[in-house]
Amino acid sequence: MYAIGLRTRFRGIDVREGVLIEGPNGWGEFAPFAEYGPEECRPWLRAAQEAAFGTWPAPVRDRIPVNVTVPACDPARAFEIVAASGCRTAKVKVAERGQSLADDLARVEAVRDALGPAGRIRVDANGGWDTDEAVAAIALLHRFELEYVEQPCATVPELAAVRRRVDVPVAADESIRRAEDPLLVAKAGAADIAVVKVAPLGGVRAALEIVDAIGLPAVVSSAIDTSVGIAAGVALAAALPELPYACGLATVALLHDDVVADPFLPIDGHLTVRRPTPDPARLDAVAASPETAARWHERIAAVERVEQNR
Ligand SMILES: O=C(O)CCC(=O)C1=CC=C[C@@H](O)[C@@H]1C(=O)O
Ligand SMILES: [Mg+2]
Repeated sequence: MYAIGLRTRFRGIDVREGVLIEGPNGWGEFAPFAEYGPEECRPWLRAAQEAAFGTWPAPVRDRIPVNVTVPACDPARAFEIVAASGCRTAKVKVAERGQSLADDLARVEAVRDALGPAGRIRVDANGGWDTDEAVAAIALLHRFELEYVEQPCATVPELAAVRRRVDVPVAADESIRRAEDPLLVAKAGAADIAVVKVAPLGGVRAALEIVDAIGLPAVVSSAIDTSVGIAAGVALAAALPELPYACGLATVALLHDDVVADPFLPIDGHLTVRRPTPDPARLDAVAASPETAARWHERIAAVERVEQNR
């Protein structure tokens, strides 16, 4: 079990916790977000078990282009994060609860300043706008040239409505990873791009099948994992037949520490396809408290009970 502080609050969290599982084939990471119940945690456990006891598909590339991830932070911090990353693509969190469109415009402007005119910018609203707010926000944010907008609204019908009204491509994230039917977004013509994360989709092989069934260009994105979980995202990105966009796998930069001695940090905007193993000294340094470990043992037991009762 680990507990690692974030350098900047992201997704409402300041500390990332999770469980590492060691098996004969390597290490897996089980780190569903705190509010997920046992049913929603099932694919996360399957993904960790696949990493530890299963096999991943063969890679078809050995380097993965990645975007830098910019939290809902102030413009100066956003500029620093992008400039320090060496990435040519940035994903910027927008529509953060309690913030304004002016905050988003200032943050995206700072990211454009840091990237220069040739850089690519995508924004992620995590479903925070209604359709009219999304259309208005996208029109103003597009002043800075958006590559795409991720999950502008919460529902598939809203995504489809926004997609008809803007000329910026729409990417679906939560409408795939938290959906009863991850294919609905494609059937409804609600997105141009599929954002996929290994853990919520149940593993590398399961995610590959979902991408194939959706039939849209895919962007592999992290779940703010340690380098153990990122290795699974890298394996998925390496195995996809096509990889037309930079992937959201540079999020180790958001963490104060990692469980491996050689973390996945981008070099020249890319990650090398590899599989680092946890380092004993790092595991000690980020070990969770006994209370936290007990809570995670109970979370895993609850998922196993749900599995047994199915
Ligand atoms: O895609 C990226 O650049 C990094 C990962 C990322 O943005 C997210 C990870 C996990 C949950 C969310 O907060 C967020 C997302 O919505 O994609
Ligand atoms: Mg997203």
